[in-house]
Amino acid sequence: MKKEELVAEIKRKQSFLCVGLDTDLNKIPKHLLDTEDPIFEFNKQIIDATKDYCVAYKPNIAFYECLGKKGWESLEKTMEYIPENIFTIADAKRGDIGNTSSYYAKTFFEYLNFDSVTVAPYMGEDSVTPFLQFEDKWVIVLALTSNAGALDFQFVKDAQGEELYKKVLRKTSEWGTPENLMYVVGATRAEGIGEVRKTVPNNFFLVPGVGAQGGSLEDVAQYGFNEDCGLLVNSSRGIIYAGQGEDFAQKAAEAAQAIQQDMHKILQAKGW
Ligand SMILES: O=C(O)c1cc(=O)[nH]c(=O)n1[C@@H]1O[C@H](COP(=O)(O)O)[C@@H](O)[C@H]1O
Repeated sequence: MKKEELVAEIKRKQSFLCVGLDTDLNKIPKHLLDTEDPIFEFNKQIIDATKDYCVAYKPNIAFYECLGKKGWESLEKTMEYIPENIFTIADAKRGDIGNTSSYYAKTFFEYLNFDSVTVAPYMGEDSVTPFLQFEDKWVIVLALTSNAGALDFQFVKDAQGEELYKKVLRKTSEWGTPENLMYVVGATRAEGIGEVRKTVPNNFFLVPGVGAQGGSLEDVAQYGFNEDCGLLVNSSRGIIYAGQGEDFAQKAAEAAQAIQQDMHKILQAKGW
């Protein structure tokens, strides 16, 4: 998907919500466990219920890979089921030496037809650039993450006083453009979002950490909004496990709609 198409969908749906498909056999409603493919059945009903309120879906690949062949089949079926106008993110956090990265890229972009994949930049340029060689496909580089461990490396300063995450932003933005490179910036670090925005004014951010991890949508918008909106805000557990009974999909729809309405207010205030 091209950036203009994503921006047009954000305007049309008045939403910059990404629904995270972190689908866990231990958490889905028990009545689905008797179906042939419980993971796909759950995703299908969640997609039907939420597709009008979101502009992106993010299957977290770990939740599928841990089930082996069956999990991979559920992922393939999920990808076929997601409507074409919705941006897809393979949350796989890959990155390896060049030839290996290019096969990871083929897996997610060609075989599974994702629009984007999350990539850890620790191994440097040759581990990231193979993902940037695909037309209308995106790399989402981990920059400032939402977890406690972010403090271990990302804020470490070099001799000039620059934090590592800023170096990652500066360096990686030389490899791609705002048309094919996004950044992961956690909602739990609101002021950090402002710092990242100053360093990369034009790139989209994938912002996890609202909902179950406690980040605030208003803060994210205050610090991260740019002229393209520039934000895809993810919520996984807060939406997909909003209900536990037979009406789980309806509850997910209500949770997604509540966030979409807050996003609509933010977009309206910005004149969108
Ligand atoms: O890359 C990610 O998506 C990601 C980065 C990050 O810094 N923090 C983070 O929580 N995530 C992912 O975002 C999702 C958050 O899920 P919830 O906390 O349930 O909304 C999970 O799939 C995480 O793996």
